[in-house]
Amino acid sequence: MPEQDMDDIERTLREIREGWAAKLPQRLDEIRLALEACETAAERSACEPLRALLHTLSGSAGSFGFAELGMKATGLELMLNAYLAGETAGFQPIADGTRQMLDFAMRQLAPQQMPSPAPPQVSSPAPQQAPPQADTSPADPSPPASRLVYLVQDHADNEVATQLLHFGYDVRAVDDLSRLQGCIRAQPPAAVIIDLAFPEGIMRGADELVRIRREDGARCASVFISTRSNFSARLATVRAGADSYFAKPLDMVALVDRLDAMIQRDASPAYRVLVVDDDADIADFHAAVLRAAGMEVRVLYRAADVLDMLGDYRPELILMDVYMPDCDGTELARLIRQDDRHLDVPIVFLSSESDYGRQLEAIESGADDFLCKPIKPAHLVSALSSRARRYRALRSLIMRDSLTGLLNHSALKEQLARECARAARSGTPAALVMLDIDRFKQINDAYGHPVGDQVIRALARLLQQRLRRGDIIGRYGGEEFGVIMPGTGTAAAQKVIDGIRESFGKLRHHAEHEDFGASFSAGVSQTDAGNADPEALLRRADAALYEAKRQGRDRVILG
Ligand SMILES: Nc1nc2c(ncn2[C@@H]2O[C@H](COP(=O)(O)OP(=O)(O)OP(=O)(O)O)[C@@H](O)[C@H]2O)c(=O)[nH]1
Repeated sequence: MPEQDMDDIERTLREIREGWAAKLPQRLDEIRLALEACETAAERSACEPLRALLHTLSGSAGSFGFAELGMKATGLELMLNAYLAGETAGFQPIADGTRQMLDFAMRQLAPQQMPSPAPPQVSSPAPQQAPPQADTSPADPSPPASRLVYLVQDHADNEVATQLLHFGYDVRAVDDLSRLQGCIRAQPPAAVIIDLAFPEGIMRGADELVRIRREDGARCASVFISTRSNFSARLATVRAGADSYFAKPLDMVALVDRLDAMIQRDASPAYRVLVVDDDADIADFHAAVLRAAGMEVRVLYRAADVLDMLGDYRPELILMDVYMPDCDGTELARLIRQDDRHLDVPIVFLSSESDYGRQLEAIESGADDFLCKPIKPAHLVSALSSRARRYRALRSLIMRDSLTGLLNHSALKEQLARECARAARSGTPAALVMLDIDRFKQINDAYGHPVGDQVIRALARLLQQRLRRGDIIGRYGGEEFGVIMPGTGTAAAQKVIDGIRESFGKLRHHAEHEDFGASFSAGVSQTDAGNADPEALLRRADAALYEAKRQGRDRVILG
């Protein structure tokens, strides 16, 4: 996370802390008044406000740096609970001895010195970490360009460069090995793709990278390519700090997969967390801590708003309080689990409840974990990010197609229904594109099924590279793909898909004895003001795709 953002978060945390401390005298006055009401009460229920106030204080004080106050409030709450539990045969006003104990404890609640608001140690969970930076030379510390790749070979290989360009990389050929160091110093790339053998020696590429690293003191993300694949050649590249090794002829899709992974162009988006807590101070505080760790957080102070929020926001974790005035946390967990769509989202309780039996009860209501307040920010972040990470991995297995990593048929249809509903609500259009690789049966028949699979993966990669982050891409079946483009009309969608069609036509695929090209056809439809029915949208895009095939293939037709 950039330093500027971190400063903002720390300022927010400090402000929340100071705001809470400023309200402390008022909270203590409320507790005193509630205690007085308790002392003269004729009904057990008259003690509930005191119990609620003590519970809130015991849950929040520790988080804001008043650990001792929090513990005293907890002690007082337990004392009151024990007193109320003992009064079974009709309520008696608080007896003298108990009152004195409560009075004594109340005096102990006097505000302490405000502790210095040390910023919490917040660690970033893995998916939000900044991509590793490539080298910067001592002479020129300009940052690496995110798509810049140096292709270092002693002979110009336009084919590899062209293929990489189609996959969205900015490729610069370096045909003289002695120029590589200067190029890296002038503009550090995202990665270097380098031949192992040069006229000067069969391991010269590896030797040169070692030399550059020794002189400039930093490592460059690198992929070696070579016609040789023996142990000593590969070992030389490992010693040169290579990230990967590809034997020629190059499998371009695998190379692009590896480049993407190396430079984290598809860095995972932030985990989406929903915080539900009626205590606004503590909810905002936890939200700020999680945001500082790079998570996306929404906060609800009222349990009643949860269902609306779940549909739209689709959190990957819900962090909730157990005791809330309008709805108990355990009730809320049961209510969320009633809906099949939310059966698997992790629910984590965060409460000052110290009774183990009641913690287990809360878990039985459908929650996954129970954390105790106050909790150190770093512990909160680590407990939640590991849960969210596992949830995301499991969801991915359920929703993604194993060959391409794109959404599978049912996940794509689910997204289509969601985007249609959103388009209808917002009045902005959404486009649907159905694409189908042309004469794919012939490709399979001529070159075999595994080569056909490579062609499918190449198109999947190209779509991922060229479409916007907010576009939704799925493998609808076999050699057919679906793309949902929110906020886009048919004309704009056609233009984008037509550009991808042209690039796809220029890709070369490797079979055992020859290279070959392929094409696809596509049909585009769009939601109308009064019609955002997903099935109708699919029918129109399918009809347009059929028309594209009928007109001779390798084209994009509007439905
Ligand atoms: N390699 C591979 N082939 C698949 C996969 N799924 C479906 N296929 C094949 O894709 C071919 C699709 O053929 P058709 O539906 O006849 O269409 P086409 O040959 O692409 O012809 P047009 O769509 O009319 O251009 C069939 O032979 C399927 O067996 C897959 O995952 N991998």
